[in-house]
This record gives sequence, structure tokens and C-alpha cells, in this order.
Amino acid sequence: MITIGSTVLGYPRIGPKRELKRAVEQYWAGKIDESALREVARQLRESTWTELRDAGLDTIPGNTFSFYDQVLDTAELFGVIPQRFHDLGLSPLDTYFAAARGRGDAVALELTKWFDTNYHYLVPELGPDTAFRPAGDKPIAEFHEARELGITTRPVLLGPVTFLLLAKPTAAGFEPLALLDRLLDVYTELLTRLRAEGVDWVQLDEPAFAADRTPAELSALRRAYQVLGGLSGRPKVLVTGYYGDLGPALEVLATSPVDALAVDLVSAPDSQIAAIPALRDKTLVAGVVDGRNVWRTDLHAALAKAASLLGSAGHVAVSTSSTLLHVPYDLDAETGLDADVRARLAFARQKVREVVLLGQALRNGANGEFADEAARSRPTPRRDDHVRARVASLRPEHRVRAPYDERADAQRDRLKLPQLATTTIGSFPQTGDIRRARAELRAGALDQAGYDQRMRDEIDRVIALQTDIGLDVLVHGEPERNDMVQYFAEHLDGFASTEFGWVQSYGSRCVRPPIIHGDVSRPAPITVGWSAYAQSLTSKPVKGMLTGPVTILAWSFVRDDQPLADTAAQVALALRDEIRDLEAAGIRIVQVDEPALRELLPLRAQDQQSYLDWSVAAFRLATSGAAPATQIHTHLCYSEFGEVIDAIDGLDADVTTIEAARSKMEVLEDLRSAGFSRGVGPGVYDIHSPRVPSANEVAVLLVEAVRAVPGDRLWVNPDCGLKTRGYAEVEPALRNLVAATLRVRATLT
Ligand SMILES: Nc1nc2c(c(=O)[nH]1)N[C@@H](CNc1ccc(C(=O)N[C@@H](CCC(=O)N[C@@H](CCC(=O)N[C@@H](CCC(=O)O)C(=O)O)C(=O)O)C(=O)O)cc1)CN2
Ligand code: MET
Ligand SMILES: [Zn+2]
Repeated sequence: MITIGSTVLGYPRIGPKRELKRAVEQYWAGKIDESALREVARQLRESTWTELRDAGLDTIPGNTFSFYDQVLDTAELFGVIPQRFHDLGLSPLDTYFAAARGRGDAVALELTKWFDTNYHYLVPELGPDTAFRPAGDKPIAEFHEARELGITTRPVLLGPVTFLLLAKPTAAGFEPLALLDRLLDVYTELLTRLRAEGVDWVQLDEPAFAADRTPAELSALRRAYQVLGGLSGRPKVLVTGYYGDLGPALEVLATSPVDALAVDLVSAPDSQIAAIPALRDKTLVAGVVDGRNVWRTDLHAALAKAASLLGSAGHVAVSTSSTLLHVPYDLDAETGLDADVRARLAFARQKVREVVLLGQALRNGANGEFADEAARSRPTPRRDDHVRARVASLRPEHRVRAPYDERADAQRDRLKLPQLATTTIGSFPQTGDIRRARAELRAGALDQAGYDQRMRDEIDRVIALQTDIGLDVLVHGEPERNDMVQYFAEHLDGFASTEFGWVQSYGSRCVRPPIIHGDVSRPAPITVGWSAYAQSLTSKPVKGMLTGPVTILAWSFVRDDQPLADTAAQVALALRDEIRDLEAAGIRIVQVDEPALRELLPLRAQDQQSYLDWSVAAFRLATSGAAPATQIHTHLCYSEFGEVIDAIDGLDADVTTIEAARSKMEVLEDLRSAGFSRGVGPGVYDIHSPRVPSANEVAVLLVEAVRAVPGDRLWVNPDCGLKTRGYAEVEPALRNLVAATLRVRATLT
């Protein structure tokens, strides 16, 4: 019998030194050709497979590589890249990239959050006329490519039901799930072909079932795996449902004719496994090594967890709780980490070793290597008694500001802003010059004073440009920030930053999530010097710019020895002090960004209220020390916010700027029905696209917005920061934004 043994459910693919990011961006820039790009990709796959084999895993996932995104790969595989991209007449690879990034009038597929992670996928567009066809052979080609190296892989595919649930309908009222039978036909064809090519096992990922699902969706799952499990001449099928508890889907899958199920025992330790007799015929892949965080596994506890399944399943294998896509490659690449912090960490490569040790121990009992690794010391997190005492002494009044009306009056008198005040979200383009300056500082080719001067020069330029364009509330442009979370992490105690800990966020864009390993405090002001410098250049208000506590947690690896709420309160106190210092330096408006507020929302409704309670409380703790005359803004993006609209109201920010351009201002209706009565800035410029909106387009959106929000509470701004764009687009777009505002403002009384 072919058993799974020890395995991982997926692996990073951007390259240990971001080789794929660099190659793809060079290809887009016309600096390398397709064959050079494909060679980089091939080498990355080869080194991944060889590394996983040499580490001693029993089975190795295949098809985990992607040039951009695995959901887009699936759409391509089944021939449903929308026609507008084929009409461009490009090569298959360029058609694929056009769908990812847009080209000319062919607007890109929508990019959206992947479950509760900081990864973003491209949303397939499906309609009643969608016809699937087996259009690609990526999983098959990569299977052969590995086999030629003597390595047998288990191709990983996105499961059919999750694929449909992630898609968006092209016609109102259409449910992509109605396409299930058509889609199962092409999956049937693919599985049959994979078997014929020699594939023993395939993995079908159904993470959509870690969230609440309707009875209709659960029966679609049942139907899908009755059909696929019932095929003759198919590979063995492993179905995964990671990022949480499978809930009722576990029984559905257990009673379907598939061979193996992977369960996430890290996020959902109390799963109902023992109560499901049907699992006795199946292989259970026990996800006991955390695939989403960077802490070393407690090997004894993990082994006990896996062993406890032995009576419930026909066979037990050991694995990660999810794909390893969300963790960095290799702890050994880091040379600057504190030894006590390092001793608590495991990145992808170290997690593979943990899985191997656990697999061996489950089969043959713990060996010496297992015992050594399990016994290796695990230093306790750094304690800061001052911070702990401060958090313990918090009272409800530390989370309440003066009533909004009172604040609004004080702010109106102090700021004297026009109706439809114009502003931007904070960052201006991160040019090659800015990044090079930072790289030179790191390399020692530029000293701190020289670096600071380059940043001040950039702030001079950005303030002058905004003044010339005629914006009302200015920003300093955030040139000094490598990333809106990492930058704060580098200036707070209790955080560690990595040098090479890159994790894919979308396409070629990566982040280095910081690690919150101990109690958090602020040794010195962080942003005050930059904001005060920018304010010294202009009489218009310059917004102070901070990242909020929820987003800092969401985009970091967070200690798991205390509730997130406690860590959030510590971060919030540091921000509260920063706001006080900004006020003292003459800053009149402070924006506290919370783009990840929606992202961290738990997948299951039963867990959501307690999350919303602590996250809103953390934001209020951060901001409520501000004087009534200080205007607090917040900014939200990258999600549909309808579901959390009450929480947004609960933030009690004076002004909320929110992504809206692509959804044609739908959020205004959500805000209105929630009785939201403070300032709002629905984005009128889609910064995710290189397209420059015309003044007319912006005016149309504004005319709609003034119907919903009175002019003195309506703000005009782009959807998000401008850091990923170039000046060639940003400058005309902002000029059009201001022109449109002046036009619409003139129509107001
Ligand atoms: N953490 C986080 N998550 C987020 C967002 C975000 O802004 N931050 N935004 C949303 C969308 N996600 C995004 C994620 C990444 C980027 C992004 O632009 N990332 C940059 C890296 C940003 C960075 O860390 N820059 C560093 C390092 C830059 C770099 O690559 N330097 C070169 C050298 C510089 C040169 O010579 O050009 C090198 O190290 O080789 C810096 O500026 O210092 C990239 O992948 O290109 C944008 C959006 C949601 N999630
Ligand atoms: C992803 S939200 C970004 C907010 C930040 N202030 C910026 O403008 O870049
Ligand atoms: Zn944003």
C-alpha cells in the first residue's frame, strides 16, 4: 500500500532570495525573455523538490509553484481566463499575466484576500455560459519534471468547490456553484489523466470549508467527492481543509469515497475526529506543525496529538496544519536574530524537519534526534513589568473620547477645511532612489545622516507637489518606511525583524512579517521627526501617519503564549504615546491605518464577536488619548467591509477613508444603513490599476457620494496609498481628483 507518511501541504515558491519576484519583474520590464524566466522557475522547483526529498519527507507536494497565483493557475488549467485577455492576442504566458495585472482596456481580475491571511488571490469570473475545458497541463508537466529528477510528487490542486466559492458571478443572481457538474467533468478528466501518467496521490485543497457554509454548499462538497472519489482509474485523493476546523464538512468528507483527509489540529485542536466512525477506513493527515506561524513545535505535545488519532483512523500521517506558503523559507539565513528569540523559531525548512522527526517517532518511537530537538531549550518571552502594569491598570475611560459633535466643532474651528476636503492615504511612490538609499544605508555605503537627508529631500518634493496640485490635507509620503508594519516593528521593543524572511503577499509583491516575541513597548518616538519636518514646510495640515494595532498584529507573526487581545493592548499603548507626541509637535490630524481589520475576522461566526470586541477596543485605546480638537482618521482597504460595519462605527474615528472605487461606492450604502454619522472618504481613484481616472469619472463618483454624505463630512481621496504606483500616473490622477472636487464643490451651497 502507498502511504502518505510524513508530508507538508504546500511550500513557499517565491525563492529563498526572492528569485522568482526578480525574474518575473524583469520579464515584465522586457529585460529577460520567456525562456530565461522559465529557467529560473525550473531551478526553483528543482531546489524545492530536492530539499524536501533530502529532508526525509515520505511524500512531497507537487504543483505548488506558481508564476503569480494558484487560483489563477486553476482558472487557466480549466480554460476560464476571460475572453478579454485572449482578445489581446498574446502568448499563453502573457495572457496569464494580463489577467493578473490588466493590460490596456482589459481590466485585471479582481485581487482579494485569501481567507484570513495576508495572501491575495485573483478572483475567477464565472457565468451561466462558462464552459470549462482542460486547457493546460501544468500539474502534469511539473509531475514529470520532478520524476525526471527521481522524485515522485503529489500534485496539489485547488478543490472544485472552493474554486467555485472563490469565484465571482458575471451575471447578477448567478451562483457559480451551479457550475459544479460541469466543473466535475474536467476534474474527472484531469484526475484520470494524472493516474494514466503515473500519479499515485493528488491533493485537493478545500479551505473554504474552514468557514461557515450553507447546507447547499455542504451538499455540493458531498456531491463533488462522491463523484471524484467514485471514479475508477483515479489517483488516491487527499482532501485538505486548512485554516481551521472543518466543522460539518469533516463528516461529509469522512463519509465520501476519498482516501485521505488532512485536518488542521493547530487552529482546531478539539476536532470531532473520534466521533466519526467512517474515518476508520481513511488516512488522517494530522496537521500538528503550525503552517502559519514561526514558533518551534512542542514535539512531545504534537506527537501525542498525532498518536491520539491512531485509534480513530485507518492510518495516520504527520504534516503541517496548512501550506507553508505563509512562512519564510529558512531560519538559517538569518544572522541578526537575538539568540533567545532564534531558539524559539522554526521557518519552512525547520518545520519540514519537525514533520520528519514526528513521522519517524510516530512510526518507530522517538529516536535520539527527536529527543534532542524536543529538549532543546525554549527561552521564555521577554517580560516588561512596566507595560504589564500599564495594561492591568486600564479602565473603560481609557477607551473613550469626547462626544463626536463636540470633537467635530473643535476640529472645524481649528482646521478650517473646505467641504469635500481632499487628501491622500499616506504613501507616495516608493521610487528606486528611495529603496536604493535604504539598501545603501544597510550596506554601509550611506551613513544615517546622509540617509535622513535623502528622506527629507523626498519629503520636500512630496510636500511641494501636493501644494502645487492643491490638496487640502497633506502627507509626508512615508518614504522612510520599507513597509507600514515592518517599519514600526523595527522601532518597537518586543519585535524582531528578519533579513530574508520574505512571504508572498500577491504576485511578485512580498512582505517580511515581523515577529512579536515579547512584551511590546516604545523606546522613543518613531514618526514624530518626519511628520514635524513635513509640517514645518507648509501651513496646511499634515496628517501624522500610524499603523493601527490590529493591522500590526495581522501582518506580524504573533507570540502564541497569550491572547491576541493582550498583545494588541500593548501595541495600542505604544501608539497612544506616539499620538500624544505628534500632538505636542503640532500635528493636528493623525491617521491610524487599519486595512487588516476585516482580514483578521475569524472565519466562523461564533468566534467573530469576541474578535471585534478586542480589536475595536485596541484601536480605541490607541486613539482615545487624543485631544478633541485632534482629528483622528482611519483607513480601511482590501476587503468588503459590509460585514464589519458596526465595528467600523465602533472605532469612533472622526474620518474613515475606505476603498470604494472598484465597488462603485457601494460602501456608502452600508455606512448609511449602519447609521454612520462621522466623516467618510470613499476612495475615488483605484490605485490598484495603472489607469489614470479622468476628472469626469471622479466627478461622477463624487456626485453620487454627495447624495449620501453631506459635503462637510465627505472627504475626497484615493482608495489606498500610492507606494506601488509611479509618479507618471499619480500626478495626473491627483490633479484630476482635485479638478473634479472643485467642480462638484462649486455646486454645493
Ligand atoms: N505588510 C504589508 N501587508 C500588506 C500591505 C502592506 O503594505 N504591507 N498592503 C496590502 C497589499 N500587499 C502588499 C504587499 C507588499 C507590497 C510591496 O510593495 N512590497 C515590496 C517590498 C517592500 C519592502 O519591504 N521594501 C524594502 C526592501 C526593498 C527591496 O527589495 N530592496 C532591494 C534593494 C533596493 C534596490 O536597489 O532597488 C533588495 O533588498 O534587494 C525597502 O523599501 O527597504 C515588494 O515586494 O517589492 C505592496 C503591497 C495588504 N498587505
Ligand atoms: C494598505 S493601507 C496603506 C496605508 C498607508 N498609509 C499607505 O498609504 O500606504
Ligand atoms: Zn490601504
